Amino acid sequence: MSSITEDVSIENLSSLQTLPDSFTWKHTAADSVLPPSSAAVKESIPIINLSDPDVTTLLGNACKTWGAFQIANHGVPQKLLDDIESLSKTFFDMPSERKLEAASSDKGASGYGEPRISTFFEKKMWSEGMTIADGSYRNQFLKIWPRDYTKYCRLVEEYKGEMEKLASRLLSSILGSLGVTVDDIEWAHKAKNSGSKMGSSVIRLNHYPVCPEPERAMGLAAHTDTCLLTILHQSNMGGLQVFKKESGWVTVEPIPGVLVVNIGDLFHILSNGKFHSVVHRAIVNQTRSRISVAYLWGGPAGDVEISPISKIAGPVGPCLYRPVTWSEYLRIKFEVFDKALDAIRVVNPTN
Ligand SMILES: O=C(O)CCC(=O)C(=O)O
Ligand SMILES: [Fe+2]
Repeated sequence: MSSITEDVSIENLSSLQTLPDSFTWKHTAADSVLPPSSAAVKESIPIINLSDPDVTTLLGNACKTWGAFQIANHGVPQKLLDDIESLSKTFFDMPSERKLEAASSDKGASGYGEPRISTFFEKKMWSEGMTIADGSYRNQFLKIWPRDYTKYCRLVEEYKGEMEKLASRLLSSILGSLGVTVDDIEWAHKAKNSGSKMGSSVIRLNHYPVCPEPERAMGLAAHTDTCLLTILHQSNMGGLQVFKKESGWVTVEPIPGVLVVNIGDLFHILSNGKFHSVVHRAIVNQTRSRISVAYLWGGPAGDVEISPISKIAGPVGPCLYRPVTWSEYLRIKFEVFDKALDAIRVVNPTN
């Protein structure tokens, strides 16, 4: 293994002509990009028109079957989606030194860097990202964009506002499919009544540069999102794949103006496992770079305990997950990663 390969860092990926060893993944058959040949029809996650009179049922079915879906007629202005995408492009097109001025001090905090999940994988991922998790992104924007700072901060805040509105609307409808409401979740009910935010939200700008050997690389490795739900805007370049037990990896083809929604671990817990947080990943390609903007929503702050909604779990069966605070769950997730839900599962539920 040459030492050159080990020096490669993510801010320089675009300039590489060959795939360094540290970025070369050993894909196994189970990990195949292609669905099994027996799959006669090309599957895809449901596309749901939010104005459909049956929207609640459609959302419920999609959450049960896939843990992911696409939404049309969502009400987020196209200009806002275009603007956040071009902010992302402007950022990732900057020279490495400038991007590094916005480097995050800590994994998970605001700033530029590798995906947070990278610590769980031996090989490096072919992507770079900018996390907007708390107010400190403003200082980073000020450093890199002294002239456009106000414009870009305003854009981020507007994006957050629109996404939060949409996420709340989705939450209500999806809960409706289970016969419950936001008021059945104590902490969400309190937040709603006091007019305060439901909890944390994080925006992650992802960039997947053109890759010399995409079939041996990985843009973002398989994971579930650690939140209630994620709303993802992907540029017109595909790369997102969701995992379905019966089918394997299924590509989510981008449709202009349509957003992708993923069910996260927190929704999995609240629904007592009726909805599954979807395993997904991003692959890369040889011809065009790709941008995605993920809005990860939910997770109450403080000492609030999260547990399955009693109306869902109670009457029909035992609670499958023990109560856990958001900070405890995050700690568990970043210790045991894909075993986090198992770690809080009640092994022998006694009703
Ligand atoms: O880029 C994508 O399509 C997926 C991004 C993602 O899964 C994430 O940011 O958590
Ligand atoms: Fe994700």
